[in-house]
Order: sequence, then C-alpha cells, then structure tokens
Amino acid sequence: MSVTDRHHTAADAPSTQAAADLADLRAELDDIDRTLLDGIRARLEVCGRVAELKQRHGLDVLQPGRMEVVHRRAQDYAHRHGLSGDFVRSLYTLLIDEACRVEDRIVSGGAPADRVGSGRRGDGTN
Ligand SMILES: O=C(O)C(=O)C[C@]1(C(=O)O)C=C[C@@H](O)C=C1
Repeated sequence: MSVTDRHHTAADAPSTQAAADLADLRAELDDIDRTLLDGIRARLEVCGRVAELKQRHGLDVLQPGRMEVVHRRAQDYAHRHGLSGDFVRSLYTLLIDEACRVEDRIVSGGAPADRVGSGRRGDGTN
C-alpha cells in the first residue's frame, strides 16, 4: 500500500478514544513546535547581535573553528540521546547556514539586527 492510498483505509477513521488520544498527542507536538520555533528565533536574534559585534570589530562572519565546536557538541548530544547523527548534522547545517545568511545581511549593512525574527513573512522575501 502506498502512502497516498492510506487515506482510503480504516486507519484514518480511528475510534473515538483513538481520535481523542491522537488530538492530545498532536497538542503536545504543537507545544513542542512552538518551543522549537521560539528557540530558533532566539538563536537568530543572538546571531544578529553577534553580527553587529563582528561588524564593529571587522571580524569575519564565517568562523570555521566555532562552527566545528557547535557541530561537535550537537553530535555528542545526538549520540548520548539516541538521535541520528546524520539528522542532527543536517539540522545544524541548516541552522548555521541561516545564521550566516542573517549575519551577512547585517554585516553588509542590509538590515539592522533588531529586525531579525521580528515578524516578516517566512516566504523567503526577508
Ligand atoms: O559564533 C559565531 O561567531 C556565530 O556567528 C554563530 C554561528 C552559529 O550559528 O553558531 C554562525 C556562524 C559562524 O561561522 C559560527 C557560528
């Protein structure tokens, strides 16, 4: 059975109890997703302040040694907690890439740091 066929089965019409349990679990996921996104926004806001400091002192946005430290710590966490190392590396590659994009924009004078994560649409236009 393909993934797209699944909606034709009873699996999508759960019992009342199952539906209630699923709704509870999804509410838990919704809370966690909010926390994750708040954490990502907070991380990028700090990167905005890092960018201002780098701009003031003429430091490079790209700091390969520090990137390695951040990746290494995430890998250690993954191994200690049974997460996929590949997944965590990909996640941190995305996070650091976005940090660099945001920092570049600030260092090159494109955007003040206090606009980072301050509510523009997440459609790639900011
Ligand atoms: O620590 C820094 O200098 C940052 O700019 C933060 C950060 C990161 O996302 O953790 C981003 C880019 C750097 O090259 C290294 C690390």
